[in-house]
Amino acid sequence: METEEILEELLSVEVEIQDVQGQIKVLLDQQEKLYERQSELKLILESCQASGSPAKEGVPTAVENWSGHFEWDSHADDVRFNVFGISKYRANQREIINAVMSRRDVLVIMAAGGGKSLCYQLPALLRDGVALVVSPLLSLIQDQVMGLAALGIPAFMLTSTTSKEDEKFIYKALEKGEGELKILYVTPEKISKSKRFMSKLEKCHHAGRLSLISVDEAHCCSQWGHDFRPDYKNLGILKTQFPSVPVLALTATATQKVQNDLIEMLHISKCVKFVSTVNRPNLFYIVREKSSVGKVVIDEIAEFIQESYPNKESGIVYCFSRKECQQVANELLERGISADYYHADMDVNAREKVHMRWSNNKLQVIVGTVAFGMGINKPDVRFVIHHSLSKSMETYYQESGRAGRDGLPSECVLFFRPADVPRQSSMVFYENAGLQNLYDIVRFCQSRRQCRRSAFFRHFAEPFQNCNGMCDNCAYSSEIKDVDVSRQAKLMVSLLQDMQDNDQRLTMLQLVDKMKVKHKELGSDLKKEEMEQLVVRLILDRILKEEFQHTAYATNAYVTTGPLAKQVLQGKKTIKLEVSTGQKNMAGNLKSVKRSLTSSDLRVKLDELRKELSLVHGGIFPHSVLSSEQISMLSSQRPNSIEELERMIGKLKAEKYGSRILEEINKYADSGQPGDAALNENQDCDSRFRKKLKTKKALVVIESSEDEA
Ligand SMILES: Nc1ncnc2c1ncn2[C@@H]1O[C@H](COP(=O)(O)OP(=O)(O)OP(=O)(O)O)[C@@H](O)[C@H]1O
Ligand SMILES: [Mg+2]
Repeated sequence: METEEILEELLSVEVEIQDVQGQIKVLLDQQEKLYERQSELKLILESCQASGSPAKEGVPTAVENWSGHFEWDSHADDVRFNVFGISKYRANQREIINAVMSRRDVLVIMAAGGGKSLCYQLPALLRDGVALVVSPLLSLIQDQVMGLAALGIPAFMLTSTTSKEDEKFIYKALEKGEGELKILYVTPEKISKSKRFMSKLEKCHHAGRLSLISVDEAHCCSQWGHDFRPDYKNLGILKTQFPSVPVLALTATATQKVQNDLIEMLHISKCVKFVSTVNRPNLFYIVREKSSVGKVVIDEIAEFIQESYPNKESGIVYCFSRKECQQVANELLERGISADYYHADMDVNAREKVHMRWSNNKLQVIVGTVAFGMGINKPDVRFVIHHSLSKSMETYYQESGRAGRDGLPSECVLFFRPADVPRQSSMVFYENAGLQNLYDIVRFCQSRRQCRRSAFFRHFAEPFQNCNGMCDNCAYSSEIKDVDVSRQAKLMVSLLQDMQDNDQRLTMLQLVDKMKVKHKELGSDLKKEEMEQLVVRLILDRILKEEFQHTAYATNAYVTTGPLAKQVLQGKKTIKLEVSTGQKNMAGNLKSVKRSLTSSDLRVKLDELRKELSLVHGGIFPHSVLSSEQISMLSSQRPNSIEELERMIGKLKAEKYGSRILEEINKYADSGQPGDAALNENQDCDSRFRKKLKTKKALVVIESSEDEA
């Protein structure tokens, strides 16, 4: 066989392998769906056998109707509103609470900020006895206990930081039922390592006082999950020791594999499963072109924050490296934004301090690496900016998902430039499917037409839902044209081929530099950025591929010819680039949306008031005093009596903070300031935001005419 022939066959085999891999993926997806259906059917069968009725297909709701009426309905409504200050349930909350109250084990998969905590905190108050909550992080536990204390709910934690006095109180409450203890938070280590604790818990159970067990962030059980914690593996003991106590496992993301794992590890094979959508309708997704000049990127980030969030609303900026984190934080600071950094190299105390300042609204922006992850409980994060791209769609979903946990409109902005791809790829190439995952998010970033949301639905294998104009590609009609770059692609491939023939390798940037020289000779008009885009496009299309080499200090990513290179060389493949004609000015467009959303003076006053009250009430979080949603409601409806206030924020908060809130509202009314008219028209901030975006074209016109004026 001639070398040429071998190469020819090798190419077609490689192409065939790619096709087979595609088919395997489809089959795996199909298998996943079948597994899901299998466990559903098993559950239906079990319930039917338990109730003695024949197994009828397609009638699970007849067996378990969790939205019906239950004896605790009115008590639950009373506690929800008057203690938690929550005016209505969000999707699935009521059903989950009903299942727990019916003493069933429950698995809850609900997006970040969906309101999972209420699903165990409310039943904990409705039931007699103590609810045990296992949570993986001290900071998460502290936040929760503090928030509950602010609501007057007797919640405690038993961790390494618990004082001897509190420990004594907790053990007494468990053993003898003395003292007020409704919710007890522990880390998983307590269950697996403290015999003393387990023996007290057993006593509590024997006396019939263990009301429920909740395992928060339950994906930590599974090695397939992203935050595996070895001690979570031992939590199955809870069901074994306390079989009659309902176990509630909660997590924000879990693939079918992780779900199956959790059910097995926690011994909750008969659990009722509630899976909510991954969609976060209040999040607006934007991908922005990232300048190759570092300072320009920071200028743009700073401008975005200052113009869109003049009232110092909280945000996060994610960076690729620790060094970059410090640099970006310092540069934002220089531009007048209160920002600080957070990464794994800092000692625990320093990190905790930054986190606390941010949680208390004393710091506007945290600039973090991925280390700033699980444990962020702040509900009113208005923006998450990615200074560099994440390593996968899953990571991006989680990181961006830290915005808007309170359900109010928030923005997720990702700054993308092709040159960031090799930085990430040289970190992830050795991970299982690392490159594939990275290229998925690169595809997401490169697309200028496809709905950003649809990429999430596809990734999480969920049916498509309407985006409602809540992403840049759906909201802004910018002119995009497909430019045929087959000629340039061919040139690029042959250039690389020549280099390889001479045993030389090029990084992406070197390749682009060399292309620039060639292009000049040919008179091609592709800009440097477009050339970088083309390299990435060709990598995604398998015409080029990345290769990696370790040096003593780093891993270098090189670009070489890929399995389909020949097709380009032979002119059998057309390559097109999506290029915007006429720069679409995102910041400008966003400004016009934001202008209608800027806070009224009363909102600002109430925001200041909640900060003040949070300090007076023992340094609790401002959002524990009043949520952003409650501030919106109060500033639009302006109650003027305690009774009216009670009807809006519940008895507990009205009693605790009512007089000060009314004082502030009256002061404001006396000053003759107008109300928040936009809000009066439509209190649903979220839908207002969407409406504005739907009328984007009109907005853009108004914006430009104002700018001209
Ligand atoms: N029905 C509701 N109406 C309004 N706000 C709610 C409701 N339920 C929960 N919230 C608020 O939403 C925010 C997020 O809730 P929670 O912390 O329970 O989310 P979560 O699902 O546990 O998210 P994560 O996965 O990020 O931990 C909190 O501020 C909470 O008070
Ligand atoms: Mg939670």
